Amino acid sequence: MIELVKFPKDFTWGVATSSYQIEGAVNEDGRTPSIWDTFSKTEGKTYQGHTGDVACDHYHRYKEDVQIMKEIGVKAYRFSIAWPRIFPEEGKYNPKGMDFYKRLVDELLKREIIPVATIYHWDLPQWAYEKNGGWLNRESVKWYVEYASKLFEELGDVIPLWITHNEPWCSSILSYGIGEHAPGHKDWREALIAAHHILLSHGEAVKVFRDMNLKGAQIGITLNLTPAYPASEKEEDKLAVQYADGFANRWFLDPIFKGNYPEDMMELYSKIIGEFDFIREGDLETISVPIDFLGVNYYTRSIVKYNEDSMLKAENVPGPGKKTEMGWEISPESLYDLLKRLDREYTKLPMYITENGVAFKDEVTEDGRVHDYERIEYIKEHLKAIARFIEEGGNLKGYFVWSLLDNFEWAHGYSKRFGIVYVDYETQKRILKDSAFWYKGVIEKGVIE
Ligand SMILES: OC[C@H]1NNC[C@@H](O)[C@@H]1O
Repeated sequence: MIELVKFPKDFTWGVATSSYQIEGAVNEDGRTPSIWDTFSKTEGKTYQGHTGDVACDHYHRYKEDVQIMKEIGVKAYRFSIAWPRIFPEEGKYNPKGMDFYKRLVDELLKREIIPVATIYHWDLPQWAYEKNGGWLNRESVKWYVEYASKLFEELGDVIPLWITHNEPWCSSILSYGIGEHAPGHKDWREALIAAHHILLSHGEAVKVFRDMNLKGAQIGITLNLTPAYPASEKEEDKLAVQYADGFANRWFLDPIFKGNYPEDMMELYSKIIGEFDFIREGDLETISVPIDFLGVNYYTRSIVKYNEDSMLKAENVPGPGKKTEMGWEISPESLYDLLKRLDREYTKLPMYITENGVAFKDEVTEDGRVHDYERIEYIKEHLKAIARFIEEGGNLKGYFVWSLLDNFEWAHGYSKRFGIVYVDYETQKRILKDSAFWYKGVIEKGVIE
C-alpha cells in the first residue's frame, strides 16, 4: 500500500537562491565589490580560488531561469538582493541596480510566481566593511536601514514576503568568529558584536517596514537551525548539548522571540569576550519587535559529546546516518523535532522552510539527464517530516528547495551542487535534474507517495 502524504492546497511550494551565488555580472550597472568579491579573490579562501564573478550568469539569464521555475510549477521564488547593486557607495543610491530586481519581479509576476526577497544574504558592500569592519561598526545598522528602506519604497508594492537576514549565525559567527566565510576574521568577541548589530539592524528594519504600512506585505527573518543531540545518556553529554544548542540556535532565537540573550551562554561567553558593552539600553526591545513569520533553514543535526577543553564544552561526533557531499548527516526526523520545539518553546507564528536541500555528486549521463534519485529521496523524507508536523497542527506554510540552480557554494566554490537544475558552467546550459521533474509532480498533486 503506497502511503500518500497530503499537503494543504495553499501550501507555498518554492525554490531559493541568493545574489552572490548565482548572479555574476559583478561589475555591471554600477555594482561595486562586496566582501565576498574580496574574500573569494584572496588566496586560499575558496575552493580552487572560485569566485562569483560569473556564477550562473543569472543577471543576464534571469528570464530563462524564471521560465524554468514556471516549467517546474513553483509558486514562489526566494532570491536575495545584492546590497552593492543598490548602494555601491555609502549614501549613493544606484537606480540601475534596483532596475534589475524590478525586471526580475516583473518576470515572476507575469508567471504568477510570488517574489520572496531576502534583504541580506552575506554580500556586504566592501565600502561598509572598510568602515571599521562592517557589522563590527554600530553604524552598519544605519546603513542597513537606509538600504532596506529604499527596497521597501521601490519594491514594497510588488514583493509580499520580506526576509531581513539570511542565517545571521553564518554572517556573524562563521564570518567573524570561525573565519570560514567573508570577511574571514577569527575573533569571538567580534563575532558576537557582529551578531548583535545584525540582529539590531533586523529590528530597526522591521520598525521602518511597519511605519511604511505596505499593504499585504509581511516581514520575517531566516535562521539556520541545527538541533543538537547527546552522544550518550551521560549527564556531561547533555550539558554539551545545552551549550551546542545555545551556540547554534538559542543565541538567535531568544533575542528575537524572548527579548534576551540566553543567560547560560552569556555566562560562558563572558569568560572569553569580557564585557557585553556593545549591548545598549533598548537594543533587545528593538531586536524582539514582533515579526510576521519565521524562516527556518534546515540541513542536518549535530551529535555532541562533552569536551572539557573546548570553549563550548562540546565536540561534534559523526552521526550514524548517511552523509551528503558536505559531510552532513541526513536526519529528516530531526527536522520534525526542531519544528515541534520551535512551536513549543518559541512561536506560534507561521513558519516557512526557507531552505532545505542537499549536495550530491551529480553527473549528466549518456541520455543527457541527471538521475539524482538520492536528492529526490532526501527531499521526500524531509517533506514527510514537515507533513507530520502540519498534520499535528503545526503552522508551517511553505517549503523552498535549496536550490533552484547549482551555484557558488561559498568556500566550496562550484564543487558542491545543490540545484534541482544542473548548471554546466562552461556553457551555462541548464539541465532539469530528475528531482526537478519529481518536484513538479509533487507541486501539481500536492502529495508525495
Ligand atoms: O550550504 C547550503 C546553503 N545553506 N544556507 C545558505 C546558502 O547560501 C547555502 O548555499
